[in-house]
Amino acid sequence: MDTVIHATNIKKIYSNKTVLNGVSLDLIPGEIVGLIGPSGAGKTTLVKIIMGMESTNEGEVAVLGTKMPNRAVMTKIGYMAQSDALYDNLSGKENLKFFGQLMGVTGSKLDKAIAHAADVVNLTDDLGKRINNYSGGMKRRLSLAIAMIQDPDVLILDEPTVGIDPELRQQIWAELYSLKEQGKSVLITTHVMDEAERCDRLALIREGITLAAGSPKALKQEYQVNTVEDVFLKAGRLQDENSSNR
Ligand SMILES: Nc1ncnc2c1ncn2[C@@H]1O[C@H](COP(=O)(O)OP(=O)(O)OP(=O)(O)O)[C@@H](O)[C@H]1O
Repeated sequence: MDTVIHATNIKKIYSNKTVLNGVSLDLIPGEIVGLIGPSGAGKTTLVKIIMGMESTNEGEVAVLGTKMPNRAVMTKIGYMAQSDALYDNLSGKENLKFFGQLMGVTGSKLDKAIAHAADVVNLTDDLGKRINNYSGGMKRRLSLAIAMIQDPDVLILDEPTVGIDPELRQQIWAELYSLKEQGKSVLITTHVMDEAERCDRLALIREGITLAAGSPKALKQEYQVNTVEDVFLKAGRLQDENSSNR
């Protein structure tokens, strides 16, 4: 099957610090893959490299069969950054309209997309408010709606549910599953272990490498633990032991 995201042997060095040291990652259609790892592990850096927003020192990325960076392909990816990039003086609806048009969605298709995306993130009643009146969680929700606005085949979501209450998180996951059923692919970074459990596959990034990868079930079996959180902890401990024995 064709890969939607194909990242091979990615190395990234920031001012003498090796953040990623040969990380590879593939995503196929209809798959939700979670990137997990401690704070500062390089998850956002990897996501930005996949998007073509950050350069690599080594390695290559192809998205939808095209080598990145590529401006045309970028517009086919629904991207939600870790920090919200919204127009504070515009309303929620105006933001959705602006970004939708930027992605080439217009007319009644845009109206429908705005209504659907706002519904998924429960912002329908707040669309007329200006962003400077939105809470942090509302801004995250609007950013997620923007990422979905052009109905992309690939969604890359960097900690999309931070500041979002559990009920709405369920609703968002229901939407992600529905997108998966339609054959779309989702790459998601998260610190929320309950979300990690819901992914088809996980890649645990730590100290610049992919420490463990596989389905939540396979990882739990491999590490003989009951939760993904314990996989994360055990894999980290083993890595520390191995590096102190060297
Ligand atoms: N533009 C930059 N210049 C220099 N160092 C950077 C830059 N961006 C990130 N870093 C460093 O790279 C490392 C990885 O950062 P990154 O944001 O990718 O981690 P993360 O896994 O996404 O963390 P978190 O879970 O906290 O979001 C960190 O040590 C960070 O300080």
